[in-house]
Amino acid sequence: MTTFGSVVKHGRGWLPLIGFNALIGSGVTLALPTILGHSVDSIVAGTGYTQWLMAAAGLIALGVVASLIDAFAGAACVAETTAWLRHRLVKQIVHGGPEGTRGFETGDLVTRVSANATDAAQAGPATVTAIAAVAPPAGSLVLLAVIDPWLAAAFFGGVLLVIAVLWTFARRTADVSLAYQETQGRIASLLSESLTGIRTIAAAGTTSREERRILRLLPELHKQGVVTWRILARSGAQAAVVGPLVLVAVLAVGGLQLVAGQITAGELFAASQYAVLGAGLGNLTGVIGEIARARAGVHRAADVLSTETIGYGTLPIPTGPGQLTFDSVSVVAGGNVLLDNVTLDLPGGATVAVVGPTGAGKSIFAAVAARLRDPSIGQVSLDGVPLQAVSRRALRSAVGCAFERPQLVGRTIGEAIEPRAVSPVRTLAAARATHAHDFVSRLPDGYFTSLRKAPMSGGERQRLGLARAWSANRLLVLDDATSSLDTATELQISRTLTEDRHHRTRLIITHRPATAARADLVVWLDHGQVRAVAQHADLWQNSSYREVFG
Ligand SMILES: Nc1ncnc2c1ncn2[C@@H]1O[C@H](COP(=O)(O)OP(=O)(O)OP(=O)(O)O)[C@@H](O)[C@H]1O
Repeated sequence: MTTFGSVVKHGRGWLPLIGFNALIGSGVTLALPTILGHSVDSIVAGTGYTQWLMAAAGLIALGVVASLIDAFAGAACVAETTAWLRHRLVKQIVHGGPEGTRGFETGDLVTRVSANATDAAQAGPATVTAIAAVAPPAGSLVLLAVIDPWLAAAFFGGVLLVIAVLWTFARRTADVSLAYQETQGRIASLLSESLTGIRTIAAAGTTSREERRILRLLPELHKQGVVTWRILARSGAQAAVVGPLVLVAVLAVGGLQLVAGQITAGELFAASQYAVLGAGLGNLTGVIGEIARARAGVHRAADVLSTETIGYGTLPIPTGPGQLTFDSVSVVAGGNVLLDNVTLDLPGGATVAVVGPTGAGKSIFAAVAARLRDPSIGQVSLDGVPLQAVSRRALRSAVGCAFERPQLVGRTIGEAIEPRAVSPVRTLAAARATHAHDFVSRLPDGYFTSLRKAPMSGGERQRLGLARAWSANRLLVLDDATSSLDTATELQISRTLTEDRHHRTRLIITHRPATAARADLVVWLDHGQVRAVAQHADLWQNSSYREVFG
């Protein structure tokens, strides 16, 4: 579990250095009044004071060096912790598969991984700095008690008031920091949503409305920013009033004790300096604000890190024809039954078309067959092995998926087809089989053309998506993956699929009757249930089946 404590703990390599230097700084701050007090007494007594002034100069130099090392170690700790947190977040998001972070908007996720991770990484240095900042006032209390117990009592009373101010500040600022980060995430989500649909927005001529929609949360962000500054200003003002009170109380008591002959003038001077340190606690608002932002960042990272990831087994898939078995499979999401008790045994090596009206559950069926998501109940097996028991490597080399709108990944066209670039021969074979080779070879750099710079139609993208899935040797799942192809190309690919020499099972989600007609078997889905499993020609006798194709 990711908590504030675990993020602090991660920076433990740097924290001792930060703490040590902060303590040196505190020690210098504590020692300086005493040294200066002695200088005053020496000057008043007319004795040698040079050594005291030299000691003061040495202490100041030590304080400067300590603060430089502290700044360097703090920055290094934040950078390292941010990188660690980002690695974990990205791993979780990617390993969660399509279902893992479904509840998060894309822009919000990006904000959590980018800006909020840096906020969270301040946890360690800010905590150590806060603890170290408490040391001088605590030391002041002890040293004042050594000079005179009444001075310590006056100091303690004043410091309690400063602590009350800081406590209220910490409580108020925590909520508003989280709200601020959440609003930032929502603005980023609206922007990423618009980028996804930018073509539709341009076509509909709603760009101004879209601009307003994205920025409509800005006033909220502004309000949260203003609240933050107000809390900071109010607490700062309170601390500014309460802080000098500590000094006044200590000076008043110290004056009385000096008159009573209980303390010396030098001791009164030192006491006044210690009182200033107590009043200085009020300056902690900055570091408390950092802790509040870090807490909010950790909270938002923990939300992501607590999502589910797909676990894999260790088994290989034994040699077999690609027999796919659904055993009482149900998928329930958001209180809806998306697949309802599906039991099927699809013969290995067959071409199986999955048909049904819109929303029938075809894509859910495909996702479960390819283990892009797990069933809520029941299990899916390939050649007798439950998919959940199979290792990731075995599963992904046995099962390939292609989608209606493939997201191509990689630097070049070649990498988009075969990410590991194991064999150019295999890349070429996949591209030829899916009719991608023709248009790829027309590109200026062929398979080495940058993916970002290659202009592609929907059908060309689909061909690359198909080519990427092609190398799977046991099961090929095509979810509407040829819907943008012209009829002639679709027919050619369909033939290749049917005549495929690999003896793998092909599961083709389709809305086209011609594709269903060419399949060995059709699974007819309706409302998440299997309505029939038969050949297209037989099902065609049923008018409800014909209606599926309009
Ligand atoms: N994660 C989810 N949570 C809740 N409902 C979901 C989820 N995923 C899909 N659904 C719903 O499940 C139903 C089946 O979706 P699915 O995408 O499988 O339909 P489909 O048969 O492929 O439709 P189409 O032919 O239009 O692509 C739909 O009503 C969809 O809204």
